[in-house]
Amino acid sequence: MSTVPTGLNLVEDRASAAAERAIAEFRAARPVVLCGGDQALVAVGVEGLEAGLAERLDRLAGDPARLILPAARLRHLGLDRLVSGIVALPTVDLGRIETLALKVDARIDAPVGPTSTLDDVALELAHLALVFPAVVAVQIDPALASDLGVLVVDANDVRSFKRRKVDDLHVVSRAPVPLDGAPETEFVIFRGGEGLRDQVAIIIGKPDLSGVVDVRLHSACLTGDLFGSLKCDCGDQLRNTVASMAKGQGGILLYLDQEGRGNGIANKMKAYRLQSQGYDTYDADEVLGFDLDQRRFEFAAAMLSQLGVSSVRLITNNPVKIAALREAGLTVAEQRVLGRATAENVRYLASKRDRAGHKIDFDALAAFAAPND
Ligand SMILES: Nc1nc2c(ncn2[C@@H]2O[C@H](COP(=O)(O)OP(=O)(O)OP(=O)(O)O)[C@@H](O)[C@H]2O)c(=O)[nH]1
Ligand SMILES: [Zn+2]
Repeated sequence: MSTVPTGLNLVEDRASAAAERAIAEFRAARPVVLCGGDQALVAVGVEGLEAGLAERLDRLAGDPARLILPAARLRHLGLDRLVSGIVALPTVDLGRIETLALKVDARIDAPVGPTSTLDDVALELAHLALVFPAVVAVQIDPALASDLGVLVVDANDVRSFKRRKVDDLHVVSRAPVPLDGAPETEFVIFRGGEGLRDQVAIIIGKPDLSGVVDVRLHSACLTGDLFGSLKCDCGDQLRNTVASMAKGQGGILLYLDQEGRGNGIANKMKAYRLQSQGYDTYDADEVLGFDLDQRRFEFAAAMLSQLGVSSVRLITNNPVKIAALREAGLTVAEQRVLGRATAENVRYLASKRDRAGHKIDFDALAAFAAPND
């Protein structure tokens, strides 16, 4: 039988491994213990909280448990607030938690305190795990952390996770995939970056990578890209971009795992449900506790750099994408993207223009839809 040398650890990047395990636990609705300094916090997403766990957390709580809520949710509850906060939970009362975290017509019912670093890391974990952004937490004696049967993780490993993922980004495979209307296309698959899956660069035609390359950063939209949802313009933008790159000098489309502006498909559907009750796209997200846009694009810039691109003509109406690539050191010229205006998406497009500064030109959209009129 072989023996294990003292100190041998088969996982090289222990910090990333710890964060990825914590993300998996949170997604599976199980609590984790976050440790930092001389503090420890048991944290669980509100979606994962059922009566049995609530009762066990109650038995654990020396200090009162707390509900950690993001700034957007606190604003919806009636506070003028730009940072996250905590509400004390004298008992882990599922009804009250559901009201404060999820109900549309709820109002704040108790004082809101400042979050600790560990509280903010717990919210970051919910964000990374693409679960609902509200967390129930109980402060515990760090000496007890390993006795609870849950994963114990260093909060710093979670906090630095996104940065490390960008540094880790690497190509795992690539192959030609001829597309309808763009027969000379190659898919290049990257692992790392944001999101929970792989990121995809689609190289259309043979762009001159040493010159100015036509590039689109396209955030995943299952409903629009694949099923032609009328609620947004994503599917049309995707296909129009591929077609125009194939007809022109070629280009690169980055298909990014950022469904629902980075909130995940489940939270996007919660937002769509609110939109069907009258909220616009940003207000619906705010009711749920999300700020205007959760996406970051540093890893998209890193993908382009790894492909050898340093100068782009960025096909977008979104000023944040332009700023992010410039910030990352790329030279960026701008090109507007056209989708399709429908009765169902016109409010969505107007909100993007009026509230997030997207450069959407309705006259150009109309002319594009009916070129012969
Ligand atoms: N949260 C939320 N996400 C939405 C909604 N409608 C569409 N999305 C998501 O919004 C994102 C749109 O991404 P992009 O196509 O890259 O577009 P953009 O940021 O609007 O910028 P452009 O480059 O100008 O198209 C996708 O991730 C969609 O899934 C919505 O109502 N709520
Ligand atoms: Zn869409």
